[in-house]
Amino acid sequence: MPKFEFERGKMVPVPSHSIVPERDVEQAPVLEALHLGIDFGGLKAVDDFNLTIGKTEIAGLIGPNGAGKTTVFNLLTKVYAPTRGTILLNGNDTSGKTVYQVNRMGIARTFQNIRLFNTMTVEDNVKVGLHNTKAYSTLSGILRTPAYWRREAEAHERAMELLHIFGMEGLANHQAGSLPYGAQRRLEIVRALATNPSLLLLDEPAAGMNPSETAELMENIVKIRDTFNIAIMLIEHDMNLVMNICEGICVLNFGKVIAKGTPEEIQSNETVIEAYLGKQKEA
Ligand SMILES: Nc1ncnc2c1ncn2[C@@H]1O[C@H](COP(=O)(O)OP(=O)(O)OP(=O)(O)O)[C@@H](O)[C@H]1O
Repeated sequence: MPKFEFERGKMVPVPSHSIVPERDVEQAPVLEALHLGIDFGGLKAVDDFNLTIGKTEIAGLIGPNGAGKTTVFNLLTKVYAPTRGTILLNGNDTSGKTVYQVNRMGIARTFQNIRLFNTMTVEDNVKVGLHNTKAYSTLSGILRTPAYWRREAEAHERAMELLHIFGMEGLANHQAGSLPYGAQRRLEIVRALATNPSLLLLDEPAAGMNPSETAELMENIVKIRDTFNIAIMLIEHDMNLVMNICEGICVLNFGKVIAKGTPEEIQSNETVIEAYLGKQKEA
């Protein structure tokens, strides 16, 4: 039986290069990037980027330094407005949306360089994410009404549940900036999850982690997908992590997709080996 997937809301046969996992193909994808591109002056930093991500897929975006990976994340999250192309999130066009609006539509991210509120507590960092999902009346906050305290109690409970994913609830009152590096990375993921995304983007989540932290992170990424039933797309230079947990991998080089496929397909793809893995072997 031919596989089917959605394109602009219509069922179409899955092209042979599709990497959406079997279990997701009959559900509308979480993300469709269609002919996406951005120019910086004369530089086509990303060009004709097409990608479909399944509802519960763990996808990898890899490529050599400067290939355009973070720029793709910046396009998906509306840090940059695309020069060309369309992004559909859960079938909804995100054209003209702001960073905040697209977050409320279901996309959350972490950054290559950790961006926590260092002087705030761990719990308050998570609450910043939670508050993104709720409309708070400034007046009820100022007047400290019963409704305000009820929402605060709910936020505390939810923050603790989320911190529990990484066993971090005991650190709730610590200052975020005082945490060890690995814990700060984990906290950034928790804060992103607090915004209740359907697609979580992780920009080099294993950067700076030691091998045992990376192994634990790999387990936790899969656990997050399974617990929240969401899609996760990650940029990562740690090939062991990518090849072990990503179901579909997209490879960029000089702003263009040079390959898409399963980890097995990517590892044996000559163009990828030449452009990326080959270079790594030489290094
Ligand atoms: N705001 C910008 N203005 C001008 N050029 C930019 C801007 N952002 C990115 N670029 C350029 O676009 C290209 C892609 O950069 P990007 O950071 O997306 O690559 P990357 O694949 O994430 O690299 P790395 O693995 O090193 O993080 C690079 O040539 C970069 O210099």
